[in-house]
Amino acid sequence: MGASAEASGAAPHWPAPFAEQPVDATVRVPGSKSLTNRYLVLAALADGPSRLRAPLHSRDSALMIAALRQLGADIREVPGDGAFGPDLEVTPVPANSSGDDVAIDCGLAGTVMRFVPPMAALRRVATVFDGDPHARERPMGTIIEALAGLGVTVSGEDGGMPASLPFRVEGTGQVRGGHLVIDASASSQFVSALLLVGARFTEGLHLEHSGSTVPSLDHINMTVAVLRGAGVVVDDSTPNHWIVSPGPIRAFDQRIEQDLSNAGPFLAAALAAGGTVRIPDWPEHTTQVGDMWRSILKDMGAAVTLQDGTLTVTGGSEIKGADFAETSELAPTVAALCALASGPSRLSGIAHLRGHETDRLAALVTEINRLGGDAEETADGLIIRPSELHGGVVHSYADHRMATAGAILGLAVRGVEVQDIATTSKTMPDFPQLWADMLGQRSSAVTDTAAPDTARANTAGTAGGPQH
Ligand SMILES: O=C(O)C1=C[C@@H](OP(=O)(O)O)[C@@H](O)[C@H](O)C1
Ligand SMILES: C=C(OP(=O)(O)O)C(=O)O
Repeated sequence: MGASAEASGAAPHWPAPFAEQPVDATVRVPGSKSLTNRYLVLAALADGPSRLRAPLHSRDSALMIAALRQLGADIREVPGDGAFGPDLEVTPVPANSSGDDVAIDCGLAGTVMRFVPPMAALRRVATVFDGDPHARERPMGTIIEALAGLGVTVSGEDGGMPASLPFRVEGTGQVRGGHLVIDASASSQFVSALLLVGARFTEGLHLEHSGSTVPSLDHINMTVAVLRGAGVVVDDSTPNHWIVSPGPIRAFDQRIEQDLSNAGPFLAAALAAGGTVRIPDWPEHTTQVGDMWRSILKDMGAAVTLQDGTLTVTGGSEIKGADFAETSELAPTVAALCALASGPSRLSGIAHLRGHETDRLAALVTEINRLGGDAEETADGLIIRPSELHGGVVHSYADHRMATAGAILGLAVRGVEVQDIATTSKTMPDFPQLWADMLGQRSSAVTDTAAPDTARANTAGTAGGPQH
């Protein structure tokens, strides 16, 4: 395994476990990245100390914590009851604060590179932002133009107006706010970033989107919900307009839901390997896009129930192809399942995935086809047709969701290796262990009957289905 990787000094490829038997597991996943980083931002802007219970501890949350500390927030780990690490206590950034110029590393975290620059404008010092090599490719122009529109000077390395990282924000201490028109068609995070800080602008913020569709609307709704939870008045009654009234952001004590998007690969295992996966503590009401798993996996042939707070997914006799619109950050996981399906699938409304951790549409087509699949890019998504898959190396492009997509494929196809599995640490550092634990949990009852093993034989030869 991974001989050439070892020779070059890179970490060896991760041999994706093949499911010799159906899975039968109860899985818990760490806290939501999107909720953790929103609550961290709000806590840093709030009117007193706040506490996050059972937050995510991963690269993206560590980058956010480091960024907020650079802005002057005091963030401490305190013992909590979460299974994945301590709670966090946050003392906010002092209002109108000054100090030395600071540099912030955004890594590859969209939430850090989009949410933190508008906060830096509220300090009376300069803040320089940069990130991983690919972070410089991610769309940032809208945030930079928005800051300029709000009267904040942003300059690139050559002193001119930049279109991407790296750049320098000259904090003005106060931002007047008011009506601001942006084009958020490349990322919902542009809207979320400005809404999160809008209550701290002197006149609040009337944000208007003008352009083609805003993607990932669920994530904007999440932002509006967390703001309202902290006492901020937000009017989102007119499509493409968000009005945030000026006022304090109330300090809070908040438990973070588990990451339902990251629950996806584990739930998908019930289809890829056959068998059953249960996730306890599935929220009854949530703003997380990952709640869509309930309908997505049903459409793909699984039996899905939510009872007494536990989501249970049982794979059917085949994985069905289907059409899915606007799957947002769930798309790589959905695409992996589509590559194992017995019929064709179309994913649409995800053109903006080209600006994610990598160009996800290109990456998914390349990696699925590398294993013998039949995937094709469209203007706004993917078409994936049935095809018999074989083993090979799935490249992860520093993208946690490409790495977990490789793991899903590996359950059903012998000889899959994932290059740079460690990149899952962006949002789920324990992924390899959690995956091994899930596969180690098979009960003898399920192993003995092994029904999906034989049932899947129908699809294996013709459709790239699980090759047991
Ligand atoms: O605000 C957020 O927490 C996120 C918004 C979405 O971004 P895009 O709108 O760029 O897809 C999503 O894909 C990302 O994983 C997290
Ligand atoms: C797009 C994603 O991340 P980011 O927050 O870096 O945009 C993602 O996690 O799928």
